[in-house]
Amino acid sequence: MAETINKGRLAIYPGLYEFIQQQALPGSQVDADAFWSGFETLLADLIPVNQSLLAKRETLQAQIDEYHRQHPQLDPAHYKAFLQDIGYLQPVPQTSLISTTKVDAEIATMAGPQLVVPINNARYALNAANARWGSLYDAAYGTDVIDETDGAEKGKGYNPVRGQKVVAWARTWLDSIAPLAKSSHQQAVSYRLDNGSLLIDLKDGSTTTLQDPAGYVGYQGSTEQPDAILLKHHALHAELQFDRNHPVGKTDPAGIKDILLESALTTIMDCEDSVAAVDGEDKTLVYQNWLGLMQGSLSADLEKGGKIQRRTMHENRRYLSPEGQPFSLKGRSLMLVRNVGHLMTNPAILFDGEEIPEGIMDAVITSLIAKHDLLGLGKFKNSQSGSVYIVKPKMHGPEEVAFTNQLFGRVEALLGLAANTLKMGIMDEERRTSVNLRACIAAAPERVIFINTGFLDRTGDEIHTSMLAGAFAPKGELKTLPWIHAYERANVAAGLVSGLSRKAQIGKGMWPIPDQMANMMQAKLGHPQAGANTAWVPSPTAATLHALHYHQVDVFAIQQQLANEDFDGLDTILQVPLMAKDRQLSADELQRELDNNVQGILGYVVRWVHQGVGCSKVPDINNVGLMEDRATLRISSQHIANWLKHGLLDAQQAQASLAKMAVLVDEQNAGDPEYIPMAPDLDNAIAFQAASELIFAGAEQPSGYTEPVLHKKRREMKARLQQG
Ligand SMILES: CC(=O)SCCNC(=O)CCNC(=O)[C@H](O)C(C)(C)COP(=O)(O)OP(=O)(O)OC[C@H]1O[C@@H](n2cnc3c(N)ncnc32)[C@H](O)[C@@H]1OP(=O)(O)O
Ligand SMILES: O=CC(=O)O
Ligand SMILES: [Mg+2]
Repeated sequence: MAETINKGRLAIYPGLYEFIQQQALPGSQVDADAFWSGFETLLADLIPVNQSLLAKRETLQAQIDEYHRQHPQLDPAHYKAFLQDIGYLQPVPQTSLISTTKVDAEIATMAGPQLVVPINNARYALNAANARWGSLYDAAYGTDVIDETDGAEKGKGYNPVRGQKVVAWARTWLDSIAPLAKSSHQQAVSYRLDNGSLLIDLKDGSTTTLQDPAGYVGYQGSTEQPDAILLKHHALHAELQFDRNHPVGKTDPAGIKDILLESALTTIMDCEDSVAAVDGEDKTLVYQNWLGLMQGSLSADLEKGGKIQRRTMHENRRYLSPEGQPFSLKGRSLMLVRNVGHLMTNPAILFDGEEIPEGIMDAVITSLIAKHDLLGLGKFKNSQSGSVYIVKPKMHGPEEVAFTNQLFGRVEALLGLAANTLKMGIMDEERRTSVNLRACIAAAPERVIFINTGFLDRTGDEIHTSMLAGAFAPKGELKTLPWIHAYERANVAAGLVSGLSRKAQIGKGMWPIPDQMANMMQAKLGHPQAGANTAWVPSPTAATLHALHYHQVDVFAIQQQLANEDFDGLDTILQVPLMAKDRQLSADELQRELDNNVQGILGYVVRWVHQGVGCSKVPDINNVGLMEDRATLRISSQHIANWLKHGLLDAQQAQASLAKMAVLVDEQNAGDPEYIPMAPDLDNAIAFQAASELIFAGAEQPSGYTEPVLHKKRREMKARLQQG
């Protein structure tokens, strides 16, 4: 490590120190000396609390392990009583409602997609910030939402047959959100404005208007021949864009060239599951990008079609109201930042020579940076309400939420922010949080701006917590078993009974198959239908398509219907998804499951460890590209560890699979000039070692997390690369 900058008991990575001194502190109205000495005091007070919470996790896990050793047959009532006895299950608070204030509409009163993006990838992060608006035509044309039958193949150039299918599909959708008083948008030949009303001329020569005139809210250009018409439905906007000279517009009877949809209402700028940031250098990039986003100054140069383009954050969109008054709509997604959880430490800053908890560092530095937005120092305003939205992952139960609440209070005091400026998104992705969710919400009632479920980490923790209870069902089946449905439903019920509706988000998890948009359209409709006012998507295209679901479903009406549902689902959540006792998997099935998991692990880990890429699309055994991140890695590694533990697999088999799949993964990456292969010297390949450790020492990893091994091995790789 380069010579650190010493400040009291702190030793800071020089690049990070320089960034904070020269970019983050100036303008923030925080005195530099006060910042460093206050940071030191905060660490002195909170590091021991953080450590004791982690020790409690270990104690509880050891008690649960011992319980399973003593009780190979699970008696549900006895098991539940045991969890109560050890304090894993805590009492449910009576009538505790959140009282969070100053929450932006995108979170509180609107329903729409939430995009997640690795913050250290500026090109993607900018794309995500701009994904507030997305082209419906592009999203449909470029994905399997529109089938390729009857001459509608995607092909290389523009295929007018496919284009026609997209246009017809989009017109049908328009009929559903903005029906005409008579006939259909399919029959429209022109859209124009007259005396504050939208008129639509039809093919038969007649003129009609919208069934609900309130659906028309603005326009651009002239009233006779508008360039754009703005519609509003379920609080979401859609912009019809007209250009009769455009290749698409000139073939459209009404001259529509595209429909722009309000898509990613919110975006999570992720410092966690999708990011590889292991030291001062990496963390500095993370924080630099966050500052660039908060100041509106981030840019990235990229090459498209042989040309270099500069990507920056989009301006607001300007319109005239039906009465001709100018107004604008936000051009960018409302940004949240996901800090890391309580587990990891990072060498970017040392306290008395020891790495500080990375979650504390993230809270302090991302909040300092967000102060630039609060003070209006940037080109744009992120939060109109004066809040900073921090997503806190992987917390175990109410005490850990209370700790985050305490930490945020201390950060506010350090940075001179009003109490409760820092808001908290609670990720319901660890089992101890799910089974105590209402108590978790009650531990931070003035800060909570979301709870959400996610299949991924939650499944990893499910396996790890009950590692000794028996062999788990095959990975693909875990999401079909009762526990997960109860967990999902209980999350919504807990959110509603805690008063989140119209104050905060009740969210659903990630769609992890980025290229299967038709399947996503089927699956994710279930999210708003279940009462969720947001759900995660992996890309801007997915955001635009998922936005259609919030037009289809009136989430807030559903939340009202579900408001009095008394469902805790606890007994079902506690049903460990083990393989049925009489189930015999064939040797072939076992091998396939193993190979599939190993391929995913290696495909992800090799890019993480060798190249520092924290989120990748990795083909599974059927060649379907899956979004892989730390959480999916946690599932795969814990799953193999569980089957090894219970003798469904042996170490030799796992070794053989690793060796075979490493060669395959190298081949899959052959087209990437930056790729550093693992074969032939596998034992010397650091990524291969990491994957092996994640599997063979998987059962011993804290909560089954992947970060400790990933970070250690990435640092080793960086050192090797530096030595040349
Ligand atoms: C368990 C959890 O924590 S889930 C949350 C963590 N996961 C995530 O954040 C997933 C975010 N998504 C991603 O990182 C990516 O979509 C991946 C890795 C899954 C796939 O990436 P790629 O293979 O590069 O995707 P693909 O080639 O299909 O598309 C690339 C284009 O889409 C854009 N894109 C893809 N994902 C995103 C995103 N999340 N945000 C913004 N833009 C994106 C890229 O900017 C790029 O467009 P550009 O060339 O104009 O810059
Ligand atoms: O962070 C999300 C998850 O599913 O895990
Ligand atoms: Mg997660």
